Amino acid sequence: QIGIEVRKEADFSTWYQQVLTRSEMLDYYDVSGCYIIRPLAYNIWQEIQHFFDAAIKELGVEDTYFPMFVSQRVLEKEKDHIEGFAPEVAWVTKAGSSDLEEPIAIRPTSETVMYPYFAKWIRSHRDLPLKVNQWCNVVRWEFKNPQPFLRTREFLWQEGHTAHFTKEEADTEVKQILELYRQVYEDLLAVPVIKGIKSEKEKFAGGLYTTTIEGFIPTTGRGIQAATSHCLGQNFSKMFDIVIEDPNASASNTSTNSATAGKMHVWQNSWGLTTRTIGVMVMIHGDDKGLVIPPRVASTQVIVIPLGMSAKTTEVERQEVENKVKKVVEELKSIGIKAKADLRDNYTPGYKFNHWELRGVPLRLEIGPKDLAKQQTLSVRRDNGVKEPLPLPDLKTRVPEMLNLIQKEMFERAKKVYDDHVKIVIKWEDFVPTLDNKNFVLTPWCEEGKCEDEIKERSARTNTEQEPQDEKAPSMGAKSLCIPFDQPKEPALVPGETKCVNCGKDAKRYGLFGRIA
Ligand SMILES: O=C1CCCN[C@@H]1CCCn1cnc2cc(F)c(Cl)cc2c1=O
Ligand SMILES: [Mg+2]
Repeated sequence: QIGIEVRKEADFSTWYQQVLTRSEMLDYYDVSGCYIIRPLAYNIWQEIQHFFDAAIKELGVEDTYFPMFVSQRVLEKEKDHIEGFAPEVAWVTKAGSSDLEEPIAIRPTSETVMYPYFAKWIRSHRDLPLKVNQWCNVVRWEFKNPQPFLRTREFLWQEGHTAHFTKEEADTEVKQILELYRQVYEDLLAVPVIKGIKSEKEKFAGGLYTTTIEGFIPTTGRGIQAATSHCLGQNFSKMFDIVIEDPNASASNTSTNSATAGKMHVWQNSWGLTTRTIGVMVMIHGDDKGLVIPPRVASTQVIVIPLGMSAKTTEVERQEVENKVKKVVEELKSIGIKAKADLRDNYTPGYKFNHWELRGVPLRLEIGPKDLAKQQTLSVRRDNGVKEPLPLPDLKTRVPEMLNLIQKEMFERAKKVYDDHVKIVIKWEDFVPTLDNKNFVLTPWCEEGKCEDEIKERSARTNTEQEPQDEKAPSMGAKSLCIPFDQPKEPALVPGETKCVNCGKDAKRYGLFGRIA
């Protein structure tokens, strides 16, 4: 195993591939677009599951499991639902050498799998709210070039599907889940995100509205959709006839159609978070030495390494150091810290430093004969390289403090970078140059679809002053990422006065625009 051979800023895609494979997070697989998630990365997914599962259980969500196969008849029940997605559906057409009667799709998402059964199970408002979640894999045979964790043909996710008696209850849950997604990114992965609502064009077409958290990759200045929480309205309950007796309907219900007299369609949500989380964390925190894993999701939080031995070191001294290393590890484990010792006698300390830095271990403790004499250990932070001697008797307090500080400062640094790259733009002439400088644009916007298309088209050209126009590969246009819930106070957007940056119509709100990964 060797270190990373390219600089992150110089060759991002090679850097990303080498960091993932050489840290042993992932390996490539012989089916294009599929990857092997190895223990170091899978542990991060498990930490996310652990956190998110406890939180949704608090909200009364129950885990369930539906089959991964969807019959063609069921999947294509609603032509408009899948028409845009059809090319990416994977089908099973044979078993052994015999053709299947009817092709069976592998789930790309589970609305059409679940909702016929919601219709069967939900009869009365007493059956509401129904709140189920499943942790599973889904398959989408995308043709855009795959990227480990970020765009893969199979990925792991959780998909939540809920049914409610009122829209208000559904709206509340959409926000609760989005807040949990923010916590997964910001509190567990130390990755800052912006919460907002998707434009009409960018939302999940099958739903009523889509709320989202948007990430920012500083190295490329690109945006990345981090997770989504949709209110489906009554679209799917009308599609799948998920109705209840409306307890508020009076006998004098004027509805002529007895079949639906006093019946009402339930209000639904669906929400998803995927293994893309892991890729975003690597991209934000990784450096030229490899991974940097936030302590809250690190399978090894502290690595303790003996050093300072030489030919002159007596066997007694060597044993003393080794025993102290083991004792420190036991002491840290006794307070719940995931500590390990690297006592391999066939590697030098320097080799070991590189080995664990590549794997992103947040904190290293070095212990040698001199440290023993001074009853101390030298701590080295992976995120900023700061070295600080710690008195051995104080480890039980100082190490947890350091891990919390690392977690906090990793987030704060990333948040500052993100905030520094969101630029308020009022005049169109500043729009493309701001994008070309690897920023997001936050700008007064009319929120109309036609305008959104124009902005994408107009911002697809790089501004020639900066770089010679390369006709072959003009940079892609800006997409509307979201309309942030937190709207800028300054410069105030005055309804009826402030104009849309692109089309000059009255701006409604500030929109966040960016090129996407
Ligand atoms: O994003 C989420 C969160 C978790 C549950 N689902 C929603 C909506 C998913 C949209 N979507 C996304 N991709 C799809 C791909 C497909 F091939 C087909 Cl048939 C449908 C879809 C599709 O509906
Ligand atoms: Mg897609």
